[in-house]
Amino acid sequence: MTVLLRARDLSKAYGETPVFQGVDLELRPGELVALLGESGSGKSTLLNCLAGLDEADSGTVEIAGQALRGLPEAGRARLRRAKLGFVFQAFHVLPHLSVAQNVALPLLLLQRPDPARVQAMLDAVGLGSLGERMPRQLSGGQLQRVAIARALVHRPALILADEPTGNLDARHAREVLDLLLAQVRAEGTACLLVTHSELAAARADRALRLDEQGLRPWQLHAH
Ligand SMILES: Nc1ncnc2c1ncn2[C@@H]1O[C@H](COP(=O)(O)OP(=O)(O)OP(=O)(O)O)[C@@H](O)[C@H]1O
Repeated sequence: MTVLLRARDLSKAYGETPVFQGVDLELRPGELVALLGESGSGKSTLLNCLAGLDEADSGTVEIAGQALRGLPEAGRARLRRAKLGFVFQAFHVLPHLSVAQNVALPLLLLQRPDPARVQAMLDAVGLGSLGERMPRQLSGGQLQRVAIARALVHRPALILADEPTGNLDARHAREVLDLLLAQVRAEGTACLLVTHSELAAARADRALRLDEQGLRPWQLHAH
């Protein structure tokens, strides 16, 4: 079966201080996996290593079958553009572009403009009539939906989401998670979701916890 993200024995230290070691991970199409861990345990560092934005000290990462190691930066950037979608806590929606232009961006960078796909994504996230608005005219929950539409518009193999509901109230957090999950299922994308919330993690297919020993399956408490 296809593996969209494969990490083997990844280790990373800052100077003498290990952040994580022995991290093994496989994500398959349509799978949402939650990544939990104490603050400072290295979740963001791991995400950056998986995306090839940071370099692990040892181990290997493959995205959709392509190994990152040995790939020059231009090749990594191309791989990220084609295969990855990012969603961050702080949205990173560009303020001087309209909602629709923000969502269209990944397609433009791939030289595959597709206004119908942009509109379909806006519809899918419930912003079908707001494409012409500027980001400052949207709420936090709406901005995060723009970020999700943008992360998915080019049908990436893999989504890396770093606390995408961290800035949202409970209702909007639930809506954003519903949306992410629906899109992951519909498109067969794999998604790694960093979260501090056990409630959010409980929505995932499985949860993993990061500590200095590596990644371990995490048993969620029933709520
Ligand atoms: N550039 C850097 N140089 C040195 N240490 C760093 C650097 N970046 C991160 N660290 C340290 O590495 C550890 C992991 O940081 P990271 O941001 O990955 O944790 P995190 O699990 O994402 O935390 P949080 O949940 O608070 O966002 C922390 O102890 C942090 O201080």
